[in-house]
Amino acid sequence: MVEAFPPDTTEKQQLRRMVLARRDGLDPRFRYDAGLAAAKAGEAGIAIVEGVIVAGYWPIRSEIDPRPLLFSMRERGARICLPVVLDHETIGFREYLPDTELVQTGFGTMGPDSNAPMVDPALMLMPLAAFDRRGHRLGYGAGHYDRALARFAARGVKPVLIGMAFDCQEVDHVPNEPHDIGLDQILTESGLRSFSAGL
Ligand SMILES: Nc1nc2c(c(=O)[nH]1)N(C=O)[C@@H](CNc1ccc(C(=O)N[C@@H](CCC(=O)O)C(=O)O)cc1)CN2
Ligand SMILES: Nc1ncnc2c1ncn2[C@@H]1O[C@H](COP(=O)(O)OP(=O)(O)OP(=O)(O)O)[C@@H](O)[C@H]1O
Repeated sequence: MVEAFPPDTTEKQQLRRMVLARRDGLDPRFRYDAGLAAAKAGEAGIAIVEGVIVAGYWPIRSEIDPRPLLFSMRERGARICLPVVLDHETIGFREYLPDTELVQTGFGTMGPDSNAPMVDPALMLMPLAAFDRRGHRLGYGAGHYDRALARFAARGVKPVLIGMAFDCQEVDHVPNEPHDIGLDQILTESGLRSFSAGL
């Protein structure tokens, strides 16, 4: 029966497939330039205080590359962490120091090995499949980020959430479910945009 599935699942899957195909089709040169342009906009628009813990990601598939921005944030005093898949439902964030060894950490991702301490980020650069003008975010459908944010919130940890994407990943409307947590800002090759509160 149709009722056996969450109402939005099919719509989310179709949207995810469509936008990821668009992202996969971007020219490699454009992709590279976009990562640098986003880094420049992020450097101008995102305040970094000494010691702040910023979560990034090691890009997979055709994701926009956050590393130029992460490395410049580190130079400005930020501590960087990267997500690692701990089990099917759980991701955690391990600190990424300049000499940290990176290993395979699930779903084709790279992250710090288990010697690196787990940390709570105050700011998160989040990968995504699609976003809309309200700041709703669609991931790869595993719910990893939504669950990690719910666990943080239960401990009183409420990081600032900045989605990172190409402009072509914007859609009119991301169907939202109660567990989805809205973005505060989106950073793309055309700049940093803030969403109004109360999604
Ligand atoms: N760079 C990066 N690191 C990350 C994530 C991410 O989205 N990007 N994650 C975000 O959660 C976590 C890993 N979880 C992931 C979950 C699913 C897929 C994935 O590619 N799933 C399907 C594709 C889904 C689709 O095309 O509809 C696949 O395996 O093909 C990737 C990462 C933590 N690290
Ligand atoms: N806080 C949560 N607690 C329990 N289950 C959750 C939570 N958040 C999401 N899920 C489950 O995870 C699955 C995927 O959710 P959804 O389609 O919103 O993921 P996504 O936003 O694409 O992925 P992600 O959050 O990893 O970027 C759904 O079955 C959903 O019910």
